[in-house]
Amino acid sequence: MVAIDSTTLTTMVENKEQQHSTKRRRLAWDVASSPTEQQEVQVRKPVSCRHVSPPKRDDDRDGHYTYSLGDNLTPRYKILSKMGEGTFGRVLECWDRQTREYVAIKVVRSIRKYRDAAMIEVDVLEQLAKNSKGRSLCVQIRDWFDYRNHICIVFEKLGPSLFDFLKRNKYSPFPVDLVREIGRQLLESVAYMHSLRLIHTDLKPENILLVSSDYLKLPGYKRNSQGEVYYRCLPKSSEIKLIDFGSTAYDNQNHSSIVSTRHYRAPEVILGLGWSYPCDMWSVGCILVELCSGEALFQTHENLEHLAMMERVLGPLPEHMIRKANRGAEKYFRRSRLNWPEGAVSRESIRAVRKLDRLKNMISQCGTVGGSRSSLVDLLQGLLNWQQFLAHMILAATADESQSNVDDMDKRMFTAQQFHVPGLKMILS
Ligand SMILES: Nc1ncnc2c1ncn2[C@@H]1O[C@H](COP(=O)(O)OP(=O)(O)OP(=O)(O)O)[C@@H](O)[C@H]1O
Repeated sequence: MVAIDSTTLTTMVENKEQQHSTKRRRLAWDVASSPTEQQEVQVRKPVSCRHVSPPKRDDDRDGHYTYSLGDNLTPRYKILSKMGEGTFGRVLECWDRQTREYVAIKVVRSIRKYRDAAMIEVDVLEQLAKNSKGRSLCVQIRDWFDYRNHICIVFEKLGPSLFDFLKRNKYSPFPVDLVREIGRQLLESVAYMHSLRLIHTDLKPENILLVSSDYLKLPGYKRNSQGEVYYRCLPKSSEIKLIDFGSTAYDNQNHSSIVSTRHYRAPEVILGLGWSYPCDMWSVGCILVELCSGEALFQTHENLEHLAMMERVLGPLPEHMIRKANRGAEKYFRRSRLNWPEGAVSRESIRAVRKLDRLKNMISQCGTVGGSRSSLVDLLQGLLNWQQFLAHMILAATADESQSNVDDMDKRMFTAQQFHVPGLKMILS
């Protein structure tokens, strides 16, 4: 396992926010036009003889690989289109001449920290594949190689992300039955990762892909100003898979202080309490609310406002969490309560917080009825639960007597047996 220090990981998370080992043998396909390159290419003659690599071009200033559509990426793959871009690199749709199928190749930026993170991703992907017994809710890795100083990870090709789908639909909500189906798979995939002691840490609609791109076009209720009916699209299949394991962490490894993309970040991360598996559950809660409403639950870029939004939706932060806040987060509190609205940076910020409603009311407005509403609210309240983190700490401390970060008062207030996600059973059944 390639170890990335926690400062580097924190910087990578911060970079993302601005935008919205075992050493492995590396397959050097086309490194710096060296004699080795010629030998490598010749070894793979069956696909290489006609499909030569383009002349080597400079990377762009962010270290992204420069390509033209139709280029070969090694003699084996032909570049067809760009499917996406993230902090780590670009994802290209390619034709695999050897297996005769379309694949998605993540071409990672030629910058050391991203190359290192990509190797962690490869390790995680291989572990996920090894343990999945064929059926996986996580994207499958087909291969990886090092090409002109870019780590390239070859994946099965999937459909659009849930974020792309929402965006294309002008952010209209998904039907609750579809949210339920997606929620079930999401929880199953996260449970699978956790069973391998892996924490995804970057769950968000951009990192959940529909397996198929097929969709149905249905007339919506709304009309535009010309009286024309808006059409809304629905995925034909609800099947999803998780992607982007570049920030995945092992439970027992040193954790960077900041993880997750802002909107999906758990309170314990903001408060500097340390984090573990529950940070994924929190993100799942935020995602499911977003799918029900069409909009990100906590649309913020700032810690105090974020905490104020959480309190507005979920009720006051428990005192024991406030007490444990780290140095950096102490400034958000006055006399053991959130310094809000006094500490707000603007009137707009106060308005943005006030616009939010209690979780239960938000879900009622999402077209849910009767039993399905109350079980969805139960589930979401279990996922977006201040106490999840504490419950995890108590369980960990119970397993390890030497751990002293949970005091007796916490234990009295909250026993592990009390912790449950009532709706989880319903959604998984
Ligand atoms: N297997 C795949 N099939 C289809 N599209 C994909 C696939 N993998 C990734 N993509 C597309 O590429 C985008 C970027 O992928 P990914 O999240 O892995 O990159 P990243 O650089 O790690 O992103 P981030 O900045 O979120 O860490 C995705 O949001 C998705 O649109």
